[in-house]
Amino acid sequence: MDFKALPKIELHAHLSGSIRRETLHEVWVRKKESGETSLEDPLIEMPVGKFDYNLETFFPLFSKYIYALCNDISALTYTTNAVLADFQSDGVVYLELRTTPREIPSAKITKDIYIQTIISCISTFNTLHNMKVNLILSIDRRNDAATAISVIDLALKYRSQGVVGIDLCGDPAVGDISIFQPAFSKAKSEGLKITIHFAEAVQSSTDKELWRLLEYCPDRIGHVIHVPDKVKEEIVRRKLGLELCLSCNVHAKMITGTYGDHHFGWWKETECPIALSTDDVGVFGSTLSNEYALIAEHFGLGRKEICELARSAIDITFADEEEKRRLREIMWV
Ligand SMILES: CNc1ncnc2c1ncn2[C@@H]1O[C@H](COP(=O)(O)O)[C@@H](O)[C@H]1O
Repeated sequence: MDFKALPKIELHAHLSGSIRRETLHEVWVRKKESGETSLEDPLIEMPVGKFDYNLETFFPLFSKYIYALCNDISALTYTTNAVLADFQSDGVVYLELRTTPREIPSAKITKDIYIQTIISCISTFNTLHNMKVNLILSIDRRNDAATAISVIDLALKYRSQGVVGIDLCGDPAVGDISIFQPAFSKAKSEGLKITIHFAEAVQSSTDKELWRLLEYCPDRIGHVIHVPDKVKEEIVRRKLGLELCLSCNVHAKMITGTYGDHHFGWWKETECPIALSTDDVGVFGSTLSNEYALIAEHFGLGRKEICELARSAIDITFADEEEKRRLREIMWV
């Protein structure tokens, strides 16, 4: 089966984590030539073929390196356009990209300007290409309650320009998610869609945290790894949409074992729709077409089941009905 040609939906992709290291290298070369950076070459910092980032080494990669390189309008625009082009050339037909609003004082970039820059790339892309893109804004677990509310306000401000929902992400080892109740309550009452990183690591999988997150009424949940039985029952009862990321979980050793041991095998027997997703293709190196190939190989899925899996993401997109209709027409049966 040609997994690249298979029309696919990507619902869990972090913008900064989706930038290929070759793209980062191109940004670095330009900055190096103009004396704007003293950072190490991305191809040395993140050697080609190195994907074994774990949760301890993964998060600092952003705060200490990628953000320091993607720190002006030109780098943001260049890398965002490259990420969009990469997903399109992999056969993605609908993408929900997510990003954490970030201010960059050294370049006089406010969170507003950051979002406007990304939205401008997306809207130009949407007019020119078949792949349609919407944006999700992320709250980072390290944020305080006021920052979380400001993410909701930004999402509302830019809703008419393609912001469709809110995400909760960031290092699962840090933060107290109970402080985000007012933010999620506001998002919900304003009709924004909600997706949440859920039971991603043992530390973030206490009963207390998971039941609290379910109280925020997410429309989808991501990763869904260390889930106690009672919580699983509730997820299945709600038929929540699941964003499952195979290679990321294997490379980062977030699961025990390897591809065939992934919890995809358990969830696929439930009525929860699944959106197979890449998470951070720039870091973990596995494109969405490769994720489908891995699933087919390790779970013995044939063409019909793979097409059904790809289509099962349609109903859990945060897209409008017109876009869902388009997807039902173009996605393989
Ligand atoms: C293991 N998977 C993951 N779990 C939790 N959070 C993740 C993540 N992968 C990425 N991020 C979150 O996304 C940010 C980078 O993209 P943006 O700057 O927002 O575009 C990271 O800093 C982290 O907070």
